[in-house]
Amino acid sequence: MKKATPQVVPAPVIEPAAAVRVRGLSRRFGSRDVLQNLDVDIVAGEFVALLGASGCGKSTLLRILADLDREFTGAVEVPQRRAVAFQAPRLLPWKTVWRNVVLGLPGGGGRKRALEALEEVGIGHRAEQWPKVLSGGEAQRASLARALVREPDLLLLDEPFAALDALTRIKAQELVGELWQRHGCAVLLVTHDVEEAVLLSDRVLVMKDGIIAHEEIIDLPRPRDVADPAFAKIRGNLLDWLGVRHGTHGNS
Ligand SMILES: Nc1ncnc2c1ncn2[C@@H]1O[C@H](COP(=O)(O)OP(=O)(O)OP(=O)(O)O)[C@@H](O)[C@H]1O
Repeated sequence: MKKATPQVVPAPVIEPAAAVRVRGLSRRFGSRDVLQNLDVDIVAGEFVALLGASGCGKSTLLRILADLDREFTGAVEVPQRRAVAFQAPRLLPWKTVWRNVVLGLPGGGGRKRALEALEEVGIGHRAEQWPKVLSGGEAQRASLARALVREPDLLLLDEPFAALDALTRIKAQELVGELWQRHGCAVLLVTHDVEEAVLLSDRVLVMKDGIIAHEEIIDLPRPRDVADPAFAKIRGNLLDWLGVRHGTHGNS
């Protein structure tokens, strides 16, 4: 029998695993449609930033993904393991830092696990202290540690750096970038800061009129350089989408 000629068979196109799949999502408050038939996908391990004018519905979307709001219509698929960190660290003042980190953890979290997470975010030495002695940056790190011990497949961050001073903010941004690379979870970062979005993410979404009006793939090598002309071009484009004219302070 004739021997079959070996053939190179093209591999089927493998769709990357989805971490978030949202279809036709709508949310109304009173007579106002904040989300209007919105679709969004996030791939496993992807870092996505969400920009948009104040009040456009970014936090509303994030809260729905976090299962903190169920008054919506549409289809929302998210991984079981997810964690949220907000602008305010939301630590319970009557529990020590490490107890805050493992609070509500399914299966009862241990001190060792909390310590590891606190070490990872650089505040292991604060484990036994009360939240009130932490600086703003430290409290935010504790909040990140609390999210990380949950080993999330999806990390939802709602303006986690907004209340920090400029230097602390840069360090916290670097930390989030490192944690993301180490843990490999998908991240959705709600932010007002276009530069932060371009520095950290694989893709930036711009929300407008209740939908994702624009998406920008950030195909720049990491670590990113704000002085890179390609960075500046993407930043300018996003500012245009946000209605902030390039090089001016006026609104278009
Ligand atoms: N629980 C609620 N009850 C009534 N209205 C709400 C509620 N939550 C949000 N809204 C309204 O929905 C709209 C979107 O709010 P949301 O907080 O999602 O916006 P945002 O884009 O995150 O804003 P910001 O950037 O200022 O944080 C706003 O007009 C807000 O007033």
